[in-house]
Amino acid sequence: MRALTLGPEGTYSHRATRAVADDIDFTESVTGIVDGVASGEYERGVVPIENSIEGSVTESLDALADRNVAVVQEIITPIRHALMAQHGEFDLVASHAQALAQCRAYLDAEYPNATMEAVASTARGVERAREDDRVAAIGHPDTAGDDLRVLAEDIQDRTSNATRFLVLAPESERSEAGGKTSLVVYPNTNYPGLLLEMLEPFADRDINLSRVESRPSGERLGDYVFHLDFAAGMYEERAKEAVAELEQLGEEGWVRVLGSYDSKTVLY
Ligand SMILES: O=C(O)C(=O)C[C@]1(C(=O)O)C=C[C@@H](O)C=C1
Repeated sequence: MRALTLGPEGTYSHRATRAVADDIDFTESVTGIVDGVASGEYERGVVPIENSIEGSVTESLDALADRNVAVVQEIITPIRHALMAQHGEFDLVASHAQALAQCRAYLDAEYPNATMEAVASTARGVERAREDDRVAAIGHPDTAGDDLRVLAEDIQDRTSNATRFLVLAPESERSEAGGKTSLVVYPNTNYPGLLLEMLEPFADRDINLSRVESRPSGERLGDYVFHLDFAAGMYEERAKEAVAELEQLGEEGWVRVLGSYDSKTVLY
């Protein structure tokens, strides 16, 4: 199975991808991963979607809203960050923006004068630290190798730090099987009670919504695309009915079912 994920080698996305593929290529853009699958070049793509401390990976949500791919699995993995550098004297900390944010309290307390630099991935930050002895990186401790010292481990602001990744496949592999389903909804209208009407089809059928996220549509201010996840598979009659009701609401817009899938927790 040939898969594309966020690189270079050693990212948390890479670790999650190892659970579904052994032939793994890298790109430094999440949108590029979705494109790689939508174009048919890759059989699988793995993108980070949400973190328990810092919330949505908005670039992933936006890329899923306007490209045709299927979600075929969810991977949840604990995230335990280490601070790595050539030595303890550094001026700058380089990492993925999500990782920097997940360690904000630690960095403020321990390194209040250090500059933060957001780079494309945690592994890219590690490469920066390897090249420059004034730079420290935040990432998985295994990426330190022989050149960097692990100065501190478990520096995330909460012990229960976890990230959710989605495994993407070409649209033709969209499945109705699984305990969870993801949808993207663009109502293209706005009136009092619209959000309530969007959620009622699920409440009426006892379907638990596990996530509701709004993202700007980009069309006009105050206009949104909604990402909904619910705990039922599209093979279930109640899920089919709820989605059909939702489709009627948004006659001016659209509803895209990304697929039903199961969840896997990966420890490393
Ligand atoms: O930079 C990486 O290592 C990634 O795989 C990206 C990413 C993210 O986008 O959330 C994945 C997991 C962690 O939450 C930190 C960064």
